[in-house]
Amino acid sequence: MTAVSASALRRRFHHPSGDVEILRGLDLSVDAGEIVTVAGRSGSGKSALLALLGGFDSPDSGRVLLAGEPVDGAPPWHLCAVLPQALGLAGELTVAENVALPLRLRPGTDVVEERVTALLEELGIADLADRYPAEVSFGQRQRAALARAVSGRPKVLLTDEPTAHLDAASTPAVLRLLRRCAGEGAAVVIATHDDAVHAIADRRVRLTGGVLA
Ligand SMILES: Nc1ncnc2c1ncn2[C@@H]1O[C@H](COP(=O)(O)OP(=O)(O)OP(=O)(O)O)[C@@H](O)[C@H]1O
Repeated sequence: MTAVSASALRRRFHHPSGDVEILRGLDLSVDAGEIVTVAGRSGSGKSALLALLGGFDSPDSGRVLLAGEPVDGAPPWHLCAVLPQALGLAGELTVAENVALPLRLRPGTDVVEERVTALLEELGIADLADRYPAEVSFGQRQRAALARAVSGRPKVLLTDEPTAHLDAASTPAVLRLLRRCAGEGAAVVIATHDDAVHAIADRRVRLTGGVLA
């Protein structure tokens, strides 16, 4: 079943030196349970693509469907979770509270503590549960943000450089978790420069010249 369907996406950014069209009729289809990694030079538009898929930005033309629902410029939080490069953890919440947030926002979830604890343990940051984001390292924050992204079991998971700040010892747990999310049925799109991440993909694509190859 197709979970992510992007067709003919075009996105142009205005700069004082002249407009630049970053995406030029890009198509992407990702099945439920599939991991697709997106490679491409720095500045090729990987983050811009994820922003369009997640509804944080709107294309100039083309359209995005997530689980068959059109994404019209507003993030469809009931379907999709995002791990952006900036991480976006809430600074006034502890690590555990951040990870619990998607579950608390979904009425009827009754195993919040267990799910949060299990994710933090899996990612090796259980001892940081009660700290605030500003009190942990960037790599630890990145794992906390990943735990928050997956805690609500999204149908679509969009992650931007999920291993960028991790050491070699921390990376395997992140890769296992991403793989398990796909095993549980999520469509996972990962923008990355990391060969270890490309190695877990079902399919690798490259963003070049505004389209995927
Ligand atoms: N909101 C914006 N306004 C203007 N230009 C933008 C905006 N967002 C992105 N760009 C430009 O679009 C291009 C693509 O940026 P993007 O962040 O998507 O690249 P990337 O492939 O993710 O790069 P990296 O691998 O370095 O993270 C860049 O030239 C960037 O300057």
